[in-house]
Amino acid sequence: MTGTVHSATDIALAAQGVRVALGGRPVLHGVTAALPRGRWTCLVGPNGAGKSTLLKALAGLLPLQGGRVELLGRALQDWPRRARARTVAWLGQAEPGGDDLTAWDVAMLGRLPHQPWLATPSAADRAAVEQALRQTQVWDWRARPLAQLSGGQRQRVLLARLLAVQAPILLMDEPLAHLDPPYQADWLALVRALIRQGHTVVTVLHELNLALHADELLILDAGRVRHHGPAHEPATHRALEQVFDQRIAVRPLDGQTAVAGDIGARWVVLPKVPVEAEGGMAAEVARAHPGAFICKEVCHAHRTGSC
Ligand SMILES: Nc1ncnc2c1ncn2[C@@H]1O[C@H](COP(=O)(O)OP(=O)(O)OP(=O)(O)O)[C@@H](O)[C@H]1O
Repeated sequence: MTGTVHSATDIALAAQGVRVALGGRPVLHGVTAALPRGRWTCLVGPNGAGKSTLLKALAGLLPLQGGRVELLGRALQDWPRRARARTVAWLGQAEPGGDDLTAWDVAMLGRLPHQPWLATPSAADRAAVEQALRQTQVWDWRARPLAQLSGGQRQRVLLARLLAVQAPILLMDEPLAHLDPPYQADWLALVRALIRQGHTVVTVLHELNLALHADELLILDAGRVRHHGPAHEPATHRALEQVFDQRIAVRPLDGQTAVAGDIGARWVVLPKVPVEAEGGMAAEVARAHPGAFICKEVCHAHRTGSC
């Protein structure tokens, strides 16, 4: 594993030898990682690598079998619950429930850590909720129950709940679920804006072409950290290829970095390179983008040496 050097005060969240078991089976085998403040770190790796489990452990949502998690230099369990809830906002994967609540009410749940017990929402709470619903473009449906929203609309309401917390640290597990490409682009712009404002963002993303927009990648495999480094560094790209058994490739394309492989081609330009696309899309892509590298397994042009 390689690492980026930070001083302790730069660290938003730190895992030190974190071990977690689920259903009696060890899942995280002593994970150590320091996630810097004011940066976007993306957890990536193959299915079952332990990404969601680590994100939950960082959020204090799972009991640890060993090791510890520190939030801003202080052990997680030493934080008063409400102070912690104001500091770290959480968006889980495919969160169930809340179907009868309106979008407004769901977003208002994000304000609970700020509200005295049984208090009615303050003007500041209402302003934070309105801002969050507008940021995620669900303001017009604020009176609609969650059950009457599509998967993508619902996901944007949950994102609004996360933003309404106004926490300095935001953790998101698969935040792009159900979002169509324009809203994925909006989400990316939102994250970059949050980073510019000094927030820390930690995500789990399967879409590697979006993950490459992060500041840092924490690459997991089989419950262990395989690499931690800047998303733009070639060493990080090689580590990424390695954990996916070389079935993907990370290469420059049109002045950006793109992942090609049977997980899908560059998301902005290329929808998907069809298998056995003889004389078809793969070959056209290779001609149009000489810098493009299309996965060996899906690119006929590559196999025939014309890619
Ligand atoms: N409730 C559970 N009981 C037992 N094992 C579990 C449970 N939840 C997850 N696991 C196992 O823990 C491992 C890590 O799961 P986790 O969801 O953290 O992986 P992930 O990297 O997020 O995967 P994915 O990319 O598929 O979402 C997997 O092998 C999974 O089968």
